[in-house]
Amino acid sequence: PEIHFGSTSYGMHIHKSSPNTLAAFINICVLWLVKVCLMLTRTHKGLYRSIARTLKFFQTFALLEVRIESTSVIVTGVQVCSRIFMVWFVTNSIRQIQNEESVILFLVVWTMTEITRYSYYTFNLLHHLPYFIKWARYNLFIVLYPLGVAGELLTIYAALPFVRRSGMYSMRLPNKYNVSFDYYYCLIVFMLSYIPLFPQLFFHMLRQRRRVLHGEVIVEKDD
Ligand SMILES: CCCCCCCCCCCCC[C@@H](O)CC(=O)SCCNC(=O)CCNC(=O)[C@H](O)C(C)(C)COP(=O)(O)OP(=O)(O)OC[C@H]1O[C@@H](n2cnc3c(N)ncnc32)[C@H](O)[C@@H]1OP(=O)(O)O
Repeated sequence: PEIHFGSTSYGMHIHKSSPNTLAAFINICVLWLVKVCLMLTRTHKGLYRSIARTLKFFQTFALLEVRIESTSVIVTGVQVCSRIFMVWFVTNSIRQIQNEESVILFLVVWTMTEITRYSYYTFNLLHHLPYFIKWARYNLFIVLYPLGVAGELLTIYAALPFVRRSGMYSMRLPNKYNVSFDYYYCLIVFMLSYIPLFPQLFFHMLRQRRRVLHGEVIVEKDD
């Protein structure tokens, strides 16, 4: 049912904002779980396994956000694909690195970011956006983005010896496809791709920041 206050229909806005509200709420629960586990166990060992299912669900379904009407399909696509790669092809596939401190680092940073981001979307849709949420959305990334990248790169670096030793996801010649693939070097290429791609994401957020906080008119290159 749509609730009408004057000419404004809140029903549609509540309907559209509810997935964001749910996403923000679940991320808050994940962050709370991380905090409680750290307090009770005084260690982060096993923490990844306790939130792995929620993490995989959330990061995979973020693909639904790579929409044509997004500010920049390429930026959103790179952001979502990199996290899906991290979740499924690094932390989920290589159990030996799941208790690395770098995993907890990027998990906490991702979760803090998603709480801010989905809260921003929710209140933005309801046309009642508190300034502190807008400020957090377009300022926290200045610190969280580098921290998250550090956590991701340190995790991949920690995984390299295990990948080298196990030869996982790799194909050696000769084989019936006559194709060779080495996952070890694939991870190294993935790490190197941060050099050209991360600045694109970071500067995109800085442009968004100027647009939202300072009213600058920004036209994205791939629009
Ligand atoms: C398979 C291998 C791939 C190889 C890739 C290799 C990649 C290597 C480099 C990648 C480095 C990534 C590192 C990264 O993972 C580290 C971290 O994330 S650490 C944590 C800090 N991160 C952040 O703060 C970034 C968070 N992410 C974002 O903000 C977005 O994903 C981003 C696309 C980056 C930017 O968002 P932007 O606002 O520009 O676009 P949006 O799509 O969010 O919004 C555009 C407009 O649409 C509205 N919108 C979007 N989604 C929703 C929604 N769910 N509900 C309602 N409205 C939505 C949004 O409000 C915007 O509207 P408006 O313009 O009016 O504000």
